[in-house]
Amino acid sequence: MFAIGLIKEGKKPGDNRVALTPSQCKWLKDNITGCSVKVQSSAHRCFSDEEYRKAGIEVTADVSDCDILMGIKEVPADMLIANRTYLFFSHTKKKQPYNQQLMHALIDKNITLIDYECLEHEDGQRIIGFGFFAGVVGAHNGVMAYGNRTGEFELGRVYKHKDYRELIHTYFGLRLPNIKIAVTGSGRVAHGILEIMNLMGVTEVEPDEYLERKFSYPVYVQLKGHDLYTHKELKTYKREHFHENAEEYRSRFLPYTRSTDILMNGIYWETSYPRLFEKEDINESFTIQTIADITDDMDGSVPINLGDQTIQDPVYGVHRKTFEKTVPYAHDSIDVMAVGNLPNELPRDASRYFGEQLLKYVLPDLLGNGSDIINRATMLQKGKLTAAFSYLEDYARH
Ligand SMILES: NC(=O)c1ccc[n+]([C@@H]2O[C@H](COP(=O)([O-])OP(=O)(O)OC[C@H]3O[C@@H](n4cnc5c(N)ncnc54)[C@H](O)[C@@H]3O)[C@@H](O)[C@H]2O)c1
Repeated sequence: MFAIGLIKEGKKPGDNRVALTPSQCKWLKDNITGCSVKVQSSAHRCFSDEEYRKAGIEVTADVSDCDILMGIKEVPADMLIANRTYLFFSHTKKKQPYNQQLMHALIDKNITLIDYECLEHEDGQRIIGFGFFAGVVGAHNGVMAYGNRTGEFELGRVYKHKDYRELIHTYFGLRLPNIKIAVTGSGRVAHGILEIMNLMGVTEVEPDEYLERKFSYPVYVQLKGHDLYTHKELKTYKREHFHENAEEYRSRFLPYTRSTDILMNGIYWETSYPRLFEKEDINESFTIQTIADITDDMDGSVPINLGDQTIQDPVYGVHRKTFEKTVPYAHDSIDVMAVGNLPNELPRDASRYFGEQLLKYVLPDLLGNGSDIINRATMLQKGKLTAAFSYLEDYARH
């Protein structure tokens, strides 16, 4: 007999996502023998207490009698219950200094910690990622910002809609001008961007056409690794080689800066990778007016990413000559949309996706005989670092 408890988020500002939706809780209860589910009452979750109650799930202030406790963000040390198994994003695997005390508390309280970020398939592919909805929200916000700048059309805010389904209804009748949109990347974020491009009726074209032609309708091009990078000497691109030796490559993006209106950036980037363009490339021929930097590394692949904005206020301007931050939509600026928690604008869909992955790949084994996926993501077993995480010993010691 196992009792699962969904905890109330304790970190401030609170995350409105949740690990399991009401119907997923019901599914667990009905389909896994001996499993019960309780939800700690919360006024800030994207699914209300009432929705859980309606699904037949107990909502209570106290979940301390549950064996397995699931949250989203870091659990404040004083809220941790000793001798339990916890699942949440601990943000400790890179020895993040701001969470060292949390690591100490987890150890002191004999906790078993399974970190969502470490749940991976055998080949290292992460099981739980919010990239798709980051792409969806980021693409919407990018087009919205372009509309605000030019006054040619108007799009509302994503978070004001109940969910994704309601959002896409607002695209019926939307007529975009003949803009050119460059989408970079090939992972989950890029897939979310492409979904919005297609729903907004933007036509996909090939890179050569995109660069050479004028169109009488809105178009986008998807630029993947080989379109974006080339070896400085060999003039080739090999994915594995690039990942290991990125400093030997240069960017091929420059021509696109001269025929793009909106850049939707969805690549994975590291400091050894070339940037898409450099600040010096921003001259009279640089046509990009709006950048939705969903990748969102400050001073990263987009050199004019000056840091994060918030969901409430997602866009700022960057002056084309001084590179200083300005108000959005100013005459001499390029607009940058940079927000680090984009999926929180669609928390119900992001949560449903999260729970689906947990139900498919994690929870049945966690409640049964365990699995390699779970073992690899277990950072602490009853307050002790597991072998795979022994590199955290100095960080964990106090
Ligand atoms: N702003 C936000 O709210 C938000 C939310 C989610 C993700 N992101 C960011 O967006 C970026 C893309 O995320 P994603 O979910 O699409 O990633 P993903 O793991 O789904 O895709 C990564 C893609 O990058 C490529 N890649 C290049 N170098 C790589 C390397 N060294 N290791 C692994 N893959 C490499 C892969 O081939 C793959 O196509 C990430 O930087 C992520 O942090 C931002």
